[in-house]
Amino acid sequence: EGWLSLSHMTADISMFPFKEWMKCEKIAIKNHKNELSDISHPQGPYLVRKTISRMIALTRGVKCEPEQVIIGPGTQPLIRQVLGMQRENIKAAIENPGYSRIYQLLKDMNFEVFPIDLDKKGIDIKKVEALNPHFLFITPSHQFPTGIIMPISRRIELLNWASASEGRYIVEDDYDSEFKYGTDNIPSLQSLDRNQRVIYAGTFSKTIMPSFRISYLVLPPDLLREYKRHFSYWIQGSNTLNLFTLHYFIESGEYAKHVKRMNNHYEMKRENLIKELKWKFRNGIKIKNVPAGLHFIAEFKTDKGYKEIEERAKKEKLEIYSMKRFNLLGNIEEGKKIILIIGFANIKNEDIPVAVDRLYRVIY
Ligand SMILES: Cc1ncc(COP(=O)(O)O)c(CN[C@H](CF)CCC(=O)O)c1O
Repeated sequence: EGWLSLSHMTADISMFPFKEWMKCEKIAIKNHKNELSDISHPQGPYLVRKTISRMIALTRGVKCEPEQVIIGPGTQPLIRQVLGMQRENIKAAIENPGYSRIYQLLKDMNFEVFPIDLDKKGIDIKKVEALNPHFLFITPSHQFPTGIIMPISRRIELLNWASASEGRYIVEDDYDSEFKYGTDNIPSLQSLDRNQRVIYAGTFSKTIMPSFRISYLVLPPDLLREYKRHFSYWIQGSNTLNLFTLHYFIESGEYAKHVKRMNNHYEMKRENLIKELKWKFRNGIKIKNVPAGLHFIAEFKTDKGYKEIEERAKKEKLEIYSMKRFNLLGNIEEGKKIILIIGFANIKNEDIPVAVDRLYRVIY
């Protein structure tokens, strides 16, 4: 039979309220015809930026005005735009294992990019201080891909580091912070920032769907001034009708209802998948059980290497990714165990036993 997927890269849209979305789209067309005939504000329509800034104030403790919000068609193009206006020989540091697509982007932008190891609290602050980068990329709410939730103590250390000298910024990538199961949702790093050092990055890819390409940044005031000077010519990249529809979708309460519903749905699937994995693999598996996000990390005792595992997964028609994808220096050790990133957005609850069976055949 067909492929099954334990990919971490998707959203489960089986429960997305498309009917409600289309109702909001009709309202958007009716109420914003003139805006639709024009190109929007370079940062996205003010009305939508106001709705986003109000929402993240409530849900994430982010303190910002609509003027500080920049909407764009994805995290990468937004990062490219804001960091592209920096003068040359910029040093950037990123978590390792970490988000390889941002690592690649920064290298393509001719930045000096340094992968920095994690300790149990997240990015290693001593290594950050030793490297002294201008931009530091972190995912404190739910480290990507290990899942570490950065404690307040490490957040304060990083903010103190950033405030100790001019020209230092922390990019807080808050990509799947909306999903926490039975654990506290720690407010954003940005909410603790007193020195305009944090660039907050959010996205609707996980809560709505990645195909909509609606993401945003919140810039500190002085970086915003530089941005507005630099990008007055800029034509906004997101689809304005989609943005106005999103505004009504949020304002009507449908968005919050959907995120709540998906938290419950994902928690149920996550529990079932972990139960099935433990039952099948017994002490051959070690699960990093962080109750957050749309994936978790699992270690499997095997002498098989990553290449062989990837080939066997293809043969078993099981889509799954390994830690190799996120090891930015490509020096992952193998021979005793392998580490896989296991996503549960793309698997139907009823297909979980079959997927686990296939994974068992991949590993053993
Ligand atoms: C760490 C991190 N920050 C942001 C996003 C959201 O980016 P955007 O949709 O452009 O807003 C993702 C989403 N992850 C990607 C799709 F799942 C790729 C994963 C992979 O490359 O392994 C992510 O992991």
